[in-house]
Amino acid sequence: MSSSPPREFTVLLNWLKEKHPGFETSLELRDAPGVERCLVATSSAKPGETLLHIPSSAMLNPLTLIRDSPIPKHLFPQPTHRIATTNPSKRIKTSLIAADTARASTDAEVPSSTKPLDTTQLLTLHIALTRDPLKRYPSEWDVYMNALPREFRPWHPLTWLIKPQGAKEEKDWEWWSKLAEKGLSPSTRAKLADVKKRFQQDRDVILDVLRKEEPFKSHSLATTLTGEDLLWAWLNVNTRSISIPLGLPGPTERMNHTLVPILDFINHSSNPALITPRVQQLPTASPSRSGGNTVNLNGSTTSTTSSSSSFSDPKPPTTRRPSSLSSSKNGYHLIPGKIDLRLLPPEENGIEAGQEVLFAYGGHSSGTLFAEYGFCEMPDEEEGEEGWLRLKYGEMDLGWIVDELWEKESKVGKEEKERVLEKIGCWGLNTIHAQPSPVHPSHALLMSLRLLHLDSNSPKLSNIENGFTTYISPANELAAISELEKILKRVVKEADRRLGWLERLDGGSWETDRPTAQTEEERTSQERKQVDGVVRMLKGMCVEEKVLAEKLLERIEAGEDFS
Ligand SMILES: C[S@@+](CC[C@H](N)C(=O)[O-])C[C@H]1O[C@@H](n2cnc3c(N)ncnc32)[C@H](O)[C@@H]1O
Repeated sequence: MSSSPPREFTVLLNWLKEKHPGFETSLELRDAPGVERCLVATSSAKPGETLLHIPSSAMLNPLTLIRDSPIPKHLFPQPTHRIATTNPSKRIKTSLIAADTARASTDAEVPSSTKPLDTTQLLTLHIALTRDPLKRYPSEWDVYMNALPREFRPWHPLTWLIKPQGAKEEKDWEWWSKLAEKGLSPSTRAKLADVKKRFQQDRDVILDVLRKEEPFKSHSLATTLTGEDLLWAWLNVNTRSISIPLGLPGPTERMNHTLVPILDFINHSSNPALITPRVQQLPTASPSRSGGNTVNLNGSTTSTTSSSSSFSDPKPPTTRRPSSLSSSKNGYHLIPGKIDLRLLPPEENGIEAGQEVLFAYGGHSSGTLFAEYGFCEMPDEEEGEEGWLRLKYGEMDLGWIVDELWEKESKVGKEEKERVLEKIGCWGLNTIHAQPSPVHPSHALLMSLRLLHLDSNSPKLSNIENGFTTYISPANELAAISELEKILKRVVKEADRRLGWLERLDGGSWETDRPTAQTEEERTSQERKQVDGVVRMLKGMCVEEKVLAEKLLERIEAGEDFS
C-alpha cells in the first residue's frame, strides 16, 4: 500500500470542502494492489465520531444533477414528494428539489417522444458526456468525475462479452472472451449475461437520447461518443452507485441510484470482523436554520434513520425508505431523498489509524460479486479450502442444472409445478449455502427436486400449494436426494474440468495463445497482475464450488436429513 494519497483524491477533498458545506472526513485514499485503491482511517476514531459526512448536495443523482446539466430537463424523473409548508418563500429557500422540480416541470412541457431516464441511465449519460472529445459539457462535478476509474477493460468481465473496436484490441479481447466461455461456471456466465442485457438496454435508451435530443443531436454525439465510452460510464454506475430512496416515481430498483464521492472508494467485505463502519442516513438540515451549513443531527431520536447502504445491484435496495424524513419536527424541513450520509466507526472498539474501511455491498455470492463488480471474495490462504465454508454468503447456484431437469418434464406438468413453486416462493432459487453451517440445500431447491419427482396429477400438489405440507413421502424424498447427489457429482466434475483448464492457462498457454504479447517483456507488469488476479479468482470460484458440493455429498452419504 503506498503511503500518500493519489493526487485526484486530494483535489477531490479540496473541492468537497470548498463547495459542499458540512463535508467532513478523516479517511484517506491509498493505492492498493489487487483492489486498485482503498480507504483507510488517517487517525483513530472512537465510537460515535464521524469518519465521513457527505452532505446531500455532494451526492450525484437526478435531484442534484438537475442543478447544472446539459441533459434536457424533461429527461429527469420528477420527484413525487414536495415539502408541505404553508410559507411559499420558505419552500424555495429550504428546498432545492422543489425549485428544481418546478423548473423541470416547465421544461417537461417541451414535446418529446423520449421518456424520462431512470437513475442508472441518467448517471451513465452524465459520466459519458465527460468523454466528449471537444469538451462541450463541462460540469460542476468534473473534479469527482476525474477521480473515477479510467478503465474497466480488461479486468471487468462485462468487457469480455463486448467486442472492442480496433484490430489489436480485438485480438486481445478474443483471449478474454475465451476466458469467459471456459473459465466461468455456467451460473456465473448466466449472471454475466444478465449484466450484459441490462447494459445493452440502457445503452440503447441513451443512444436514442443522443440521436434525438438537443444539444446532443446537433453535436452528433451518438457517433462521437464510442461504445467504449458508454460501457465505461455504465460500469462506473453499476460498480459504484449506492441504493438510496430518492422519492422518484417508477420501480424503486430503477430509481434509487446515487453516486457518493469518497464512500464509493470503500471496498467490500462480508466478514463482520473486518467491516468497519456503519452508514447512517441523516436529514439535511434546513439552510434557514443552519446558515447554509449542514447540521449534524446525530442523536436526534425522531428524525434520524440508520440503515446500511449497499452498492447498487439488480435486487431491491436494502435501505429503508426514509418516510420519517418528511416531517419537519424541530423546525427542520426534511425532504424525502434529500439526505446526508454519515459513516461511523464500529460501536464497540472504534477504528485504528491506518485501518482499512470496508463494508458489505450486499449479501452476494461469489458469482454475483464477480459478474457485477469484477471480483470475488477469497478466504485467507492460511484458512485453506475450508475457508470457503466460512464465507458469510458462500453459495452455489444450481439453477442451470435444475433448469435442464425441467426441460425434460411435459409442458403441462412443468407449468403446473412451476405455478405451485411460484406460489410458495420456491421457483428459481436453486441454491446451496455455506452458512449457517453445515452446508445445506435451500428449502426452495429441496421443494423443486421433490416436485420434479412427483406425479403431476398427485393430490399432494394442492396440499403443497396451500402450505399444508412440504414433505411428500419417503420414496419421493429418496428420489429428490439422489437427484441432488447426481447434481453435486456433476458440479464437482465440471469444476474440476474448469480448474484444470485454468491451471494449464496459468502454466503457459497465456504466452502462446495471446496474439499481441508473445513475450514477458512485451507485457506490462500491470497487465500481468490483472491477468494473474482474475485467473486466481476464477480458480478460487472453482474451488468454492467443489468444496461446497463435496461437503454436501458427505452429508448425504452420512444419511443426514435435510427436511
Ligand atoms: C465501489 S468501488 C471501490 C473502490 C475501488 N477499489 C477504487 O479503486 O475505486 C468497487 C470496486 O472495487 C473493487 N473491489 C471492492 N472490494 C473488493 C475486494 N474485496 N476485492 C477485490 N476488489 C474489490 C472492485 O473492482 C469493485 O468493482
